[in-house]
Amino acid sequence: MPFPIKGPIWFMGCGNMGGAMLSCWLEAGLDPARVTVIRKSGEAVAMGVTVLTAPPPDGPVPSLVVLAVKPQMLDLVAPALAPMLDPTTLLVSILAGVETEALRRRFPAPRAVLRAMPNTPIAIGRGVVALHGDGLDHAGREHAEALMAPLGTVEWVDESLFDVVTALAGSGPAFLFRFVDALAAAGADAGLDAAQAARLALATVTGAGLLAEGSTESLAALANRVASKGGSTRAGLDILDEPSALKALIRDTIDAAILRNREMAAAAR
Ligand SMILES: NC(=O)C1=CN([C@@H]2O[C@H](COP(=O)(O)OP(=O)(O)OC[C@H]3O[C@@H](n4cnc5c(N)ncnc54)[C@H](O)[C@@H]3O)[C@@H](O)[C@H]2O)C=CC1
Ligand SMILES: O=C(O)[C@@H]1CCC=N1
Repeated sequence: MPFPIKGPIWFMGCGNMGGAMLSCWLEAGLDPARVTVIRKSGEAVAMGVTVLTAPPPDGPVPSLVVLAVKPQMLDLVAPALAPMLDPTTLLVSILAGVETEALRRRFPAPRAVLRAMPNTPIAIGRGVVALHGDGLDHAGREHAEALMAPLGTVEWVDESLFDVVTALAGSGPAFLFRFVDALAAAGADAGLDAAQAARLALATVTGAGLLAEGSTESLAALANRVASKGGSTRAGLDILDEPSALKALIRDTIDAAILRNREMAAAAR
């Protein structure tokens, strides 16, 4: 399928997340000659992609701009970038917390603004991308979905819930990596070789995730298939299922991330 947006594409910032989006799109057939990355370091990104340290002073207006700097950098980059855009530019922001209204105030020209919240597994096309569009008609929404499709699962989310989806899916991989580490550490503490415990913990989480993805059964039913009555899994689940245990811990974790997203939103207002 041809890349859904024609014309020049700019990335403002291209670190962990911008870089992952760009490589996904290049793999999906985006011509690198259409891409300009603007990044402070000026470091090369991928063969054929132009890298600059400031927006190009002349030339065609970009059709698509991906804002991929840290939210705290927004006011450093916006003044030089905003005058280069026009109503036809689609502005995509992956900045955690920063709301559409805050973007519109700094970038008045584009008709359409798309907030996107990806997560790091987009690097292998198995990420999650939450979307909220402003100024997009039906065709614009279809274009946005097609643009993000190579990255993984794409879902529209009301902007009022963006901080929540950012905590759940955007930050989620980090929380899961900690869980896998904890599983491995517990195995090592109980006597397994640490490297072996790490391998087995990761393989267990990967396999369980794939099993759940391919199953029509609920997660509770899948857990019950593991836990024989009176067996060892049930003894472990009894610990996790304590009201003050896993659910409370995860709720506190998600709440802390939501709060920080809200603080970043307030700072950008
Ligand atoms: N890392 C993640 O898992 C996710 C990150 N995000 C969002 O993505 C954005 C970027 O995060 P990361 O890629 O993790 O950060 P990063 O630090 O890896 O990348 C930031 C990029 O901004 C560039 N930059 C910094 N100052 C600049 C300036 N003055 N002018 C031009 N470029 C400049 C850096 O050179 C770098 O390429 C953040 O707003 C974050 O909220 C969203 C979802 C997930
Ligand atoms: O930690 C952050 O601020 C961003 C938001 C989601 C993942 N990383």
